[in-house]
Amino acid sequence: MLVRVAVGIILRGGAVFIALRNSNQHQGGLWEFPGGKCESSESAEKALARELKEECGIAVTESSFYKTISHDYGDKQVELCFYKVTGFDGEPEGSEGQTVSWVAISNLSTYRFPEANQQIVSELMAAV
Ligand SMILES: Nc1nc2c([nH]c(=O)n2[C@@H]2O[C@H](COP(=O)(O)OP(=O)(O)OP(=O)(O)O)[C@@H](O)[C@H]2O)c(=O)[nH]1
Ligand SMILES: [Mg+2]
Repeated sequence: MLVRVAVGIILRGGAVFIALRNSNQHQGGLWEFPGGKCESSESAEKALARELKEECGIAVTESSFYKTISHDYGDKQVELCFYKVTGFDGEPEGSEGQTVSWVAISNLSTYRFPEANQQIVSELMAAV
């Protein structure tokens, strides 16, 4: 099963907004950058805006494509389209009851992320 996912790296002043995946979800108990699956024939950009509205309550006003990471978890193959989100209306929150946090990019390595995110975490930290 291959799933296309739009993911937002929500940035503000040296910090990034992350969320804890529910224990009953795929890769549960690990932190994530908010986002979700693209619907069939939906562009990744549209999916990003929709998912960040649903999950965090923000309206994206400025974003740029960062990169795509493909990863095989064995039970699931994902194609993650990462966007840096640098402008948004509203204050990000956990709209679906998920635990969320603004964390300094320099501290990002102290949070456990899914395997597919490791490269992104390293790159963000190296750029600080
Ligand atoms: N949102 C998000 N998903 C990630 C990240 N890294 C990563 O491997 N994934 C994987 O991407 C897949 C889809 O993401 P998702 O579970 O957020 O999808 P969704 O919001 O549509 O959820 P739903 O199935 O509850 O409707 C999951 O298998 C998840 O494990 C990440 O940083 N953010
Ligand atoms: Mg999601």
